[in-house]
Formats: sequence, C-alpha cells, structure tokens
Amino acid sequence: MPLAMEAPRRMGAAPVDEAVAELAPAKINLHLHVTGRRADGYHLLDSLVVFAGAADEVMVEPGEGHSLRLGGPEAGALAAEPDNLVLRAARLLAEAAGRDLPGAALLLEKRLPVASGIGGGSADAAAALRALNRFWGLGMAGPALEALALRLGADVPVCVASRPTRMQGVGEVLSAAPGLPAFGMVLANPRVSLATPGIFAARTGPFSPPAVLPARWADAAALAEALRALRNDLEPPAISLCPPIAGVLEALSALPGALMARMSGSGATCFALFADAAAAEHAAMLLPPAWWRWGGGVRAAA
Ligand SMILES: C[C@@](CO)(OP(=O)(O)O)[C@H](O)COP(=O)(O)OP(=O)(O)OC[C@H]1O[C@@H](n2ccc(N)nc2=O)[C@H](O)[C@@H]1O
Ligand SMILES: Nc1ncnc2c1ncn2[C@@H]1O[C@H](COP(=O)(O)OP(=O)(O)O)[C@@H](O)[C@H]1O
Repeated sequence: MPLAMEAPRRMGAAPVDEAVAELAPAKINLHLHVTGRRADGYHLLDSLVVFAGAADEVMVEPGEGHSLRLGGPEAGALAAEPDNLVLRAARLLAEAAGRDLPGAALLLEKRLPVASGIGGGSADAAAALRALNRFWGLGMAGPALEALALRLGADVPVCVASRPTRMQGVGEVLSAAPGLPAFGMVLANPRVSLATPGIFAARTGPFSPPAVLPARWADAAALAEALRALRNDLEPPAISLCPPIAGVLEALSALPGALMARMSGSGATCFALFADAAAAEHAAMLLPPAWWRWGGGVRAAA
C-alpha cells in the first residue's frame, strides 16, 4: 500500500519529480462557543482546536492531469462524493499558481469517519494544499495557503498548520493556543454521519461569550477542569437530532482514567481526555467494537 510509505520530503521551492505525502490529522474542538452570526448566515465561533494522532493521508505522484484514487477503511463513504475536497484543493491551488503545472496523481488514504465533526475533509483539503505546494515547488507561505484554504471551508485554514490553535471568526481568525500539557485522547463515533449545516440550524438560545483562557495549563487535570467550565454549543442540538451521542458521552465518561468528555465540532464524534496517550490507547479498546474508536496522543505545538 503506497500510502504507508515514508515518502521523501524536500524543502524549498523547486518542483519535485517523486512522491510526496502529508498526514491529515483529525481536528478536535476542545470547546466550541457559538458567539454570534454573520449576515450571510455563517456563525462566529470561539474554539480551542487540537489535532489527534488519528489521521488520513494524502499522497501525490507524477501523473496525467489531476486525478484522485481512494483507499483506506473509510473510503467507501466517499465513493459517491461528486467533488472530493482533495481535488477541489488541487484545482484551487493550480488556479492560484496561474501557470502550467505538471500532472498530479493524488491518493487519499481515508481512515477518519466522514461527516463526523473531526474535520476529516477539511484536513484532507489542507494536506492536499501542503503536498501540492511542495510537489509543484510553489513555495507558498502558510498565510497564503490559509487564505486559499478558507475558500474550501471554514475549518480548512486551521488544518493547514494542524497544531493547537485558538480559532475565532468563522474559522479564519487563528491565534496561538495557551500552553498545553501532554495529554491523551479517546475518540468515539457511533457510526452516524451528521451534516454540519443542520446542526448549526438547530441551535437555539442566546450566543455564548468567548472563553477566558489562561496562558497555560500545568497538567492534563488542570486542562480538563478548565474545559469542564466551557462547552460545545453544538452538542445540545446534535443530541436532539442524534440521541445516540448522549450514550457515547456516557460511555466515554465511564472509561477508567477519563478526565472529561465532550462532542467535537458538529458531531457525532465525541472525545475524552486522559493523563497520557498510553492510558487513552488502552481505554479506547473498552468501547463497543461497532463504534469507530481511537485512542492515543495529541500533536504538540510547533
Ligand atoms: C463546526 C465545525 C467546528 O470546527 O466543525 P465540523 O463539525 O465541520 O468538523 C466547523 O466550523 C465547520 O467547518 P466546515 O465544515 O469547514 O464548514 P463549511 O463547509 O465552511 O460550512 C458548512 C456549513 O456549516 C455552517 N457553518 C460553518 C462554519 C461556521 N463558522 N458557521 C456556520 O454556520 C454553514 O451552514 C455552512 O454552510
Ligand atoms: N476528502 C473528504 N473527506 C470527507 N468528506 C469529504 C471529502 N471531500 C468532500 N467531502 C464532503 O464533505 C462533507 C463533510 O466532511 P467531513 O470533513 O468529514 O465532516 P466533518 O467536518 O463534520 O468531520 C462530507 O459529507 C462529504 O460530502
């Protein structure tokens, strides 16, 4: 399976004539406050975003035109997708480059559940932008890639760097996250896909203020305590549309060593925090095998 290969990586702005690969890590919203709504209907958010070790992978190799092949355990859910975000990212970057570029054969190894609140499609699009930026030797810097990314979805800019980030605006206002301790995480999805627009539309009640966050947390227990005082404002509407989410949160909270549990994004994937990656990896195996489940570490800053 070519995507499991450790592909060569080259720095600089010269085109490469061999395969490049980029991981597309799952995005987790540790809290998600909906703080307002723009005139165009998009919601203003305040969210502390981290990225898990669970990831898709995007690989590019020389080819004729732009093409995409799908592999991996979750690829079936995308077979009927008319316009994969990976190809949309490729078209957008080629258009922004404004010149003839070599053909790119893209491969997507899909391991993250689709439409599940962990931004797999957004992570794939961001990984495709990074991979093609290197493959075509465009030398485009992070901020330029993030501006392009926003045209693919509100969650795509934060996935360009895929490091802990405070995300505001509709998703385009990015700033450094507070200092985070090492911690572990379990992810669980009851195998229900949820479409993001319906969850935002079902949200009712007043908007939340942005969270007040410290400069850093000393350890995982302090982080969990602070998060317990915050919330995901999309969790109540998601549970009302998809009641099994409540059972997932209950099961995560009951795992030995779980420090707190919450839904990510617009759901249905939920997460629990643990003191370390090993505890999380072990606890994930105690969840129902019929669910999509993962346990491990979180990508550190920078
Ligand atoms: C809710 C979040 C939280 O991180 O995550 P997911 O549940 O998708 O993982 C994101 O804001 C999702 O971002 P993304 O999935 O890229 O959204 P988009 O494709 O741009 O928008 C899909 C739809 O979601 C709604 N939407 C999205 C983002 C936002 N800030 N306000 C919104 O109201 C709009 O109805 C929009 O038409
Ligand atoms: N590579 C991709 N991976 C996942 N979804 C994709 C992809 N390309 C296009 N999509 C579309 O984007 C929608 C949202 O996908 P996803 O990012 O997985 O949701 P979420 O952000 O809720 O986790 C899917 O329902 C699918 O129609």
